[in-house]
Amino acid sequence: MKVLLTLNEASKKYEGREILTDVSLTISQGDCIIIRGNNGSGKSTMLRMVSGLIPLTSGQRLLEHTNLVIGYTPDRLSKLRMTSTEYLTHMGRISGMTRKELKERIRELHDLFCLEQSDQLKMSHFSKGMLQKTNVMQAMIKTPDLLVLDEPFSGLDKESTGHLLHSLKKIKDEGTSILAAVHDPLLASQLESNTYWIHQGRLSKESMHTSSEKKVVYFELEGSIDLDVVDYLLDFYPDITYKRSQIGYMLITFMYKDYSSFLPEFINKGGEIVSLTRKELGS
Ligand SMILES: Nc1ncnc2c1ncn2[C@@H]1O[C@H](COP(=O)(O)OP(=O)(O)OP(=O)(O)O)[C@@H](O)[C@H]1O
Repeated sequence: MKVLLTLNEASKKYEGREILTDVSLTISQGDCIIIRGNNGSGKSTMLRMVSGLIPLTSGQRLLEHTNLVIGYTPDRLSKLRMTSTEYLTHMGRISGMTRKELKERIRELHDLFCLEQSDQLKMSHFSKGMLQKTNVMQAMIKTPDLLVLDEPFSGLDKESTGHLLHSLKKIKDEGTSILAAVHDPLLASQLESNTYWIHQGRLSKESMHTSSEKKVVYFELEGSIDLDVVDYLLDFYPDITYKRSQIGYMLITFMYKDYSSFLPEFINKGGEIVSLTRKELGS
């Protein structure tokens, strides 16, 4: 796959304090890369470096071509007193798009994110989920080659998380590469990504054995069950995630703590298991 961007031994210091040390990362077309790490480990700093928003203290940031489009979604968006259309028009105009181009693109983005394009409702009255969708939409106003997302799911409820996840999967399928700091290991696994960790300023592909973060054990169940039943189960097991498996079954993940109650419930409600796999994350 075509390489889009490379960080080569990139380091970042703030006021003499080294936050990131010799970070090397290659992002290729079609990649979905998740960055994990404890609070304050330097995830946002790394995402901003990749996006070109802050300079490196040393090392290199190499772009595949100079007009590579990188969309950056900060960890939150303010509740502005304008509609999403007005805000996105404003952002698009800043990036040099014509009003005509913008009209079409803004409509497309509202469709993609299943957000109603209201000319009445101002962002100051948006829910967290609506605001976060708008936050990602502004980063996509020009179709990006690389979409950089800082904690896109933080503070969202289950339904909004599901919507956003669905939109991100579509964006990925349409060829945009994704680099995201995502806290929740199960969400990270839903994006079929490569996970990297930042620990003591260094980026590594291996998990963090010495971290304070606990090992996460969960199960992946492939089988058949009615979608309505999955909805019902979600009310009792809010941590479960689900999607279609490659061979057309449901692929449901559930946490270790729910093992003894979830499985009987799944079977009682008419579910049939094709396979069950124990998985571990974050160890
Ligand atoms: N502009 C800045 N000036 C000085 N120090 C900064 C600046 N931005 C970040 N830092 C410091 O760099 C370190 C890493 O911060 P960063 O926000 O990148 O971490 P993070 O992993 O994204 O954290 P969180 O998960 O809490 O969002 C922190 O110690 C922070 O205080």
